[in-house]
Amino acid sequence: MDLSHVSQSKVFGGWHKQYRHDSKILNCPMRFSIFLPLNATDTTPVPVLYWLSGLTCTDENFMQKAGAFRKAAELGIAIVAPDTSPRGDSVPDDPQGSYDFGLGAGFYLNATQEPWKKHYQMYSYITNELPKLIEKNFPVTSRKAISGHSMGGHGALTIGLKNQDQYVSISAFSPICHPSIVPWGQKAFRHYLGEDKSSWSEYDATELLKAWSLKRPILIDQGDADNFLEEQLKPEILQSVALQKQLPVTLRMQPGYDHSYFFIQTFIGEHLKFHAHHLSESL
Ligand SMILES: N[C@@H](CCC(=O)N[C@@H](CS)C(=O)NCC(=O)O)C(=O)O
Repeated sequence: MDLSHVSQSKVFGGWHKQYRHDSKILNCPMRFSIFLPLNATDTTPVPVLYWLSGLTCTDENFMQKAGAFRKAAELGIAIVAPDTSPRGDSVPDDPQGSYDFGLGAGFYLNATQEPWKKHYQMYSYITNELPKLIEKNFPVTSRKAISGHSMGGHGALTIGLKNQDQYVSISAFSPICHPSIVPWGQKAFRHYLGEDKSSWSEYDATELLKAWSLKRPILIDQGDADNFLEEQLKPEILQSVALQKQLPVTLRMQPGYDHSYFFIQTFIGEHLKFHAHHLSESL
């Protein structure tokens, strides 16, 4: 058996479940959460939204705080929430123990530098190992969408942009839009990818948008009272590239909202509807 069951609770007619598995890509045991709506059965499999959380989070933050299940149950879509980094005693962490690098801060990339590269391979985990595991073990189709928050918004944008055949729609809350030029991104990229900045663009949504075409729609919500907006997030730079290239990117500045799950809770229903629409179109 690939999976060991951790917990389950019935919610809005469906199920919230947690599992552990040994990740070959990350070289450590990992936990993830999945929401399965009532209508997900072997004869009627459902599409999946992958949710990537932000700094300091595990698979639990979104599932417990976003209030997403009523709408996901109504729309008939599954949600998978992975952890935000490899875990365990053998996994190296920031020697300073800071929250923005190391454990809980995998940045959804494949590290190329020592001592990080043995475990910090979150890009391959999210795009390859995890969906294979989910599709093998649960009543879901291979149709996928991707969303996330902050560091996870950066993950959703970069992973979605680079895998447009795999994800039919992309959305983000308060994403780190241009990590190469902000403190969170620079710290992570310097350690995980090294000093050569040419390797950073591959994991920078703004640089990817400059270089690539976009056939999938992107929806971004950003609160204008977010403490991290000016220093770390830079959505206006990503938006100006999108406007210049006339790409299907919608950025909505939401007055008064901060960086928290209260903001996510307010607009998650609209993101789920957006993804459900595109997931059903690809049928
Ligand atoms: N701990 C950091 C901020 C970390 C933070 O805001 N994390 C966001 C993602 S970037 C989050 O989702 N936190 C967990 C939560 O709200 O449940 C600080 O206090 O400056």
